[in-house]
Formats: sequence, C-alpha cells, structure tokens
Amino acid sequence: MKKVQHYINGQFIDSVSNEFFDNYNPATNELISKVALGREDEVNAAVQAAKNALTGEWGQMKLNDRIAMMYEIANEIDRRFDDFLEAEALDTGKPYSIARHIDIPRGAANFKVFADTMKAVADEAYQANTPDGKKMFNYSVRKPKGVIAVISPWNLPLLLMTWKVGPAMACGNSVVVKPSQVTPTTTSLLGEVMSKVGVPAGAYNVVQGKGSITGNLLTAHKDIDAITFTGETVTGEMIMKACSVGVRDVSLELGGKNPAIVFADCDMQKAVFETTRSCFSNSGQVCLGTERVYVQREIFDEFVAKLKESASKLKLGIQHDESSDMGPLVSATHRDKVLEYYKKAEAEGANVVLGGGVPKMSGNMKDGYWVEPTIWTGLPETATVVKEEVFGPCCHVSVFDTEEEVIKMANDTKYGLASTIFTENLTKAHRVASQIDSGIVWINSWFLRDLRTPFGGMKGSGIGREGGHHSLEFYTELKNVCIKM
Ligand SMILES: NC(=O)C1=CN([C@@H]2O[C@H](COP(=O)(O)OP(=O)(O)OC[C@H]3O[C@@H](n4cnc5c(N)ncnc54)[C@H](O)[C@@H]3O)[C@@H](O)[C@H]2O)C=CC1
Ligand SMILES: O=C(O)/C=C/C=C(\O)C(=O)O
Repeated sequence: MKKVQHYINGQFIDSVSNEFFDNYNPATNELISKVALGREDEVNAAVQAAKNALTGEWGQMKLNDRIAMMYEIANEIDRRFDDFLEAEALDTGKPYSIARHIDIPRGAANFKVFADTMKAVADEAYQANTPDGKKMFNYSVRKPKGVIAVISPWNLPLLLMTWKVGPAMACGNSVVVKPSQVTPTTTSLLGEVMSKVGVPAGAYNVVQGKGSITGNLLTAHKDIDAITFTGETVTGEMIMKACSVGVRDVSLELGGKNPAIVFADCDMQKAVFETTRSCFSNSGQVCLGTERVYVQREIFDEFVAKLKESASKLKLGIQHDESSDMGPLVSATHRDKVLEYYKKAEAEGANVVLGGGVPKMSGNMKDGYWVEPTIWTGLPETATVVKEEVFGPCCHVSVFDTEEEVIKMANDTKYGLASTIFTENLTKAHRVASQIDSGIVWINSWFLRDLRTPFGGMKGSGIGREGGHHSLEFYTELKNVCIKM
C-alpha cells in the first residue's frame, strides 16, 4: 500500500509513533494510501526545522536567487504535471478535465506570480523638514515574518496550498504546511519538487494529519509567527483564537453563500452557462461558487428551465474519463452532510427542479460519494439551504422584482466572499456591484482570476486580502527607518 509521509527538514519520514490513517478514492471508496499521522514530535520537528532555515542557507539566500528558485519550483511542477494530476484527481475524485485546467496550472502559477511580485515591489521613502529646520529621510524595508503555518483545505488542495506557500516563500519565510487529511498527496509531492530544485532543508515542511490533532498542535506552537488558513468559518474562528496567544497575525479565507443576480436584460445564454459553472464546478465544492440565484420575474421561468437543461447535461463520471464533467464529493462525511441539506430543503418545502438525491452509478463507482446536481425553487429566504453554506452541487433560485430588493436579498447573509451579476446594462452592473458586500464581484463571468488582484472576503468570509502585492502585507513585516540629515 502506498504511504504518504511527512516532509520535514528536507526528508520524507514516518511518524515517531508509526501511526497512519486511511485515504480513500472518493469516486470508488477504495483505499488508496496510508497517511502518516503527525503529533507533537513531528510538529515540533517541522517548526524547529523551519526556524533554523531562517538563519541558515534559506534565510541568507539573495533575493534574486530566491526568485529564480520560485520559477524553478513552478517549472518542476510543470515537468511533473501528470504526477500532480493523477494524485490530485485520486485524492479529491475530481475529473482530470478540471484538475488539468485549474488545479495543477494554478499550482505552478502561484509560484511565478509571487516571484514576479517580488521582482517589481518598490520600497517607500519620504523626505520632510524637521522642527529645528533640518531634514529627515524615512525609508521602509520589508522583512519576512518568520515561520508561517499554512492550513489548507481539500477542495482545491494544490491550488489553495500554493496560493499561500508561493507568496510566503517568495517573501523569504519558511513554512510548515498541514494539508487536509482527505487530500494529503500533492502537498507531499511538492516536497519532492522542493528537493529536486534544491530548496534548502527546512524552508518547506509538511506535517500530515488531522485538524483536531495535528492542526491544533501546529496553530498552538509558540514558534509559529503567523497562520494562514482556508476553510470553514467555524475552523477559522478556532484558529483566530489560537492566534491571539502571542498576538500572532492571521489571514483567513473562509466560507461563502454567494449570490448570483440575473437581471431580465442579461444575455440569457451567458447567464445560464456561467451560473451552471458557478453552481456545479468541482461538484459545488468551491468557496466562490454560487448557492443563491436571484432571477428577475420577467425571465424567471425561462431561466430556471434553461439552468435545469444545462445542469442535466453534466456527466458524472470517474476521474480519468475525459468526458466526465463532475466527480463525487470529497468524503463520505461531506456527502452525508450535503445529503442532510438536501433532505432539509425538501422538509422545508422546496420545489425540487432537478436532482435532490444520490445518482445511480455503475461498476466500481457504486460505492463512491456521489450526489446529484440539484436545483430548488420556492423556499423563503429564511430556509436553511438559503442561509447556510452547503458546499455541494446545488443552488436555490429565488425571484425578485426590483434592483433595490435584490441588493437587500443578496446582502442578507453573514458571509461576503463572492457574487456574480448578469446584465447587459453596464451602468446598472457597476451600480449594483458597488452595493454588494463581497470581496469579489464578477460581472457576466465567474472564476476569472488575475492573481495580482486583492482576494478575500468580507464579514464571516474572512480577514485580510492576498494576491499580488497585497500578499506582502501579510507575509512581511514592514519596518520604517528614519534618519535625521
Ligand atoms: N474553502 C472553503 O470554504 C472550504 C469550506 N469547507 C467547509 O467546511 C466543512 C468541513 O470540512 P473540513 O474539511 O472539516 O474543513 P475545515 O475548514 O475544518 O478544514 C480545513 C483545514 O483545517 C484543518 N483543521 C480543522 N480543524 C482544525 C483546528 N482545530 N485547528 C487547525 N486546523 C484545523 C483541517 O484539517 C484542514 O486541513 C465542509 O463540509 C465544507 O462545508 C471545507 C473546505 C474548504
Ligand atoms: O484563488 C482562487 O482562485 C480560488 C480560491 C478558491 C477558494 O478559496 C476555495 O474554494 O476555497
């Protein structure tokens, strides 16, 4: 049986206790690997290695050499593309067609974009007069923050982990990563990449394990200088508490309950196409995905019928079948959680337009964690699936009449991550975008990403912005030096 190990101080190792846990293929429920379970020994070793790296070869590396190394990491991910593709698809259950276009290319891009950022970033400088008629000169310098703990989720494992590791390392920090226990493999593979391109030992460390054990130990470790996390809001709250000890910085990208607003003057085909993507891509397991769709009354019936038609065409299938559009959910636990929401929607009176249950799968897929793409209508705005993040392939479609009304509905949530607006009237699009409380507003599109832009959520969707030079605010300390001339 394949083993997934820790990567600590440049070495792949098992746990001191020799404990492992099981990792399953979500499409078939077959055991695919045994994963080392990290406890105090491994967390301490990884944090110590990361700390030592800051004063060793990694910490002393010249900026230009570090930037070159970031490109080398990206190039090596590209060279090992097929290994990453296979590992990511097997751990998550997602079709190759998705991982090939989104997860793996972004894994490489996340190193390149922050190498570019570091090349271009300028320091601030100010001259001013002093009260005694002389002059002062101020300049600011950035220093790496230290040892960064990266706690990453399972929905886009390589993409979201490197979105943190890329800028952290480009800024000169060392990292200790704890990937999700259900998607451990690509984080470990990245250790092979680091080794191959000669990243000094201790700069990149991985401790495999569960959130309640390994994650807790890591976030509580006194030598962790800052924590960056993507995942559920409740976990984010726990991590924020852990950060309060020692007053450590935290960056949180959390859940969403993202609205799509479809005006009667939209391009119907575009709106249906993008809403199908935003609701069902990655089986709805994207924090930026749409779960609430608001459609103007004049086109409500037509839109719902077209969305149903489009979603019915999605082909559920095994990872390596190039015609598969949608995979299973990531775990049996998550499948059960989503199916509970499906039941609750019906119990609260939803009209099930499409799906609502478990699809019939054949062959070895019969035991996988499959759920149907699901569309509901007819629920009040207070219904559970309209309020809570389901994180599955589903949406509720509500009707609205006026712009004012839909803005209120869209903002009536504890979250504020992403939203989409469909209208051919750009004045209206800008007007509405300015009133929606979310970190990203897409107009006539979804999941279009320029990695230099600020990325993050409002309200319960997170704290801080990452992306391009915004990431430097989190991954570096800014120091001002003042000289009297
Ligand atoms: N990007 C997002 O918005 C995501 C949302 N979710 C939502 O969260 C729900 C729960 O899924 P989980 O995998 O449990 O998500 P989670 O948010 O708890 O897990 C994300 C990461 O945090 C770690 N973690 C969990 N508890 C921790 C703790 N106390 N201290 C430190 N690290 C900890 C996990 O091991 C994993 O690496 C899902 O059903 C889904 O609704 C899950 C993953 C991503
Ligand atoms: O960085 C991106 O482009 C995507 C981010 C997606 C998430 O944070 C998520 O789904 O959790």
